[in-house]
Amino acid sequence: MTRLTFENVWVRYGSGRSSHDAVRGVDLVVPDGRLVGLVGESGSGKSTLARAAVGLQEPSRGRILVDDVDVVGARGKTAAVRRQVQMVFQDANSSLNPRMSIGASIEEAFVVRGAGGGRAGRRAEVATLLELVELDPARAGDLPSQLSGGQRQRVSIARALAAEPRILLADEITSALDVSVQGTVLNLLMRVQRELDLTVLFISHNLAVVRQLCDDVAVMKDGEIVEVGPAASVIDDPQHPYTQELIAAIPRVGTPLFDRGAHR
Ligand SMILES: Nc1ncnc2c1ncn2[C@@H]1O[C@H](COP(=O)(O)OP(=O)(O)OP(=O)(O)O)[C@@H](O)[C@H]1O
Repeated sequence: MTRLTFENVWVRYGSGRSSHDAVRGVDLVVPDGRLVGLVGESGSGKSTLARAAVGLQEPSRGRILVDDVDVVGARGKTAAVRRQVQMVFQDANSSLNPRMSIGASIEEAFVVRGAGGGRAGRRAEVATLLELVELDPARAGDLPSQLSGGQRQRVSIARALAAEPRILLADEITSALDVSVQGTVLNLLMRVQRELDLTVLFISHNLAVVRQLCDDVAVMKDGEIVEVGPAASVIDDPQHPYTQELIAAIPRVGTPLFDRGAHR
């Protein structure tokens, strides 16, 4: 098991006058083997924070620790430590090459990891991973376009797992999916998290799902964490006015999403 720690992390986009700090002094610990939810309105900096942890965006200040190793600007051995952190994105299409079979996509992640074992060994590992995400290994030769959205997202999870991560960052992994398959993908994530003892940062707009799945939740506003604590207590009894607003904004069952009369 592995802990992920953000220490006074700042992430800036652009430079000079047009620069913008999307993440501003974030301190957050995702403890060993725990599931921490990250919520906040669109544009609050959630994805940027996660992207910084996998090196897609370098912080302008601060440290990001995998256990005790700072992975900011990682090279060589430290880069191998950073590969223990893998991210699954909202849109599976962006992480899968449309011209590559799903088996080859997963295999590619082994090669990046530097796994040995030869071709036959890697094929066997691909089959094991496909089974782990509840896909028939016989489909390894299929292209992403031959799969449903939910199946493609399972392949993305398998691909991330191929790197043998200790920490998984799940960024809105079900929001592009039909409601009917969201539960299947979430159940899969939970099972994999338990079986592999993963540490998970779960980014979501769905507070009900976060309350159900996560141990803790952090609430982000304008690049800062404004509240953090056990998911059930933060969501049931929010202390920060912004969290209270977020929760009040959840449409209740039976509440119309918009006022039809207003458009007549
Ligand atoms: N590549 C980029 N270049 C410049 N600004 C960016 C870039 N990516 C994001 N931003 C800006 O950084 C801020 C934070 O964006 P980010 O995507 O991290 O928010 P988010 O909370 O994940 O939003 P969402 O919930 O909509 O995914 C926003 O103001 C956004 O416009």
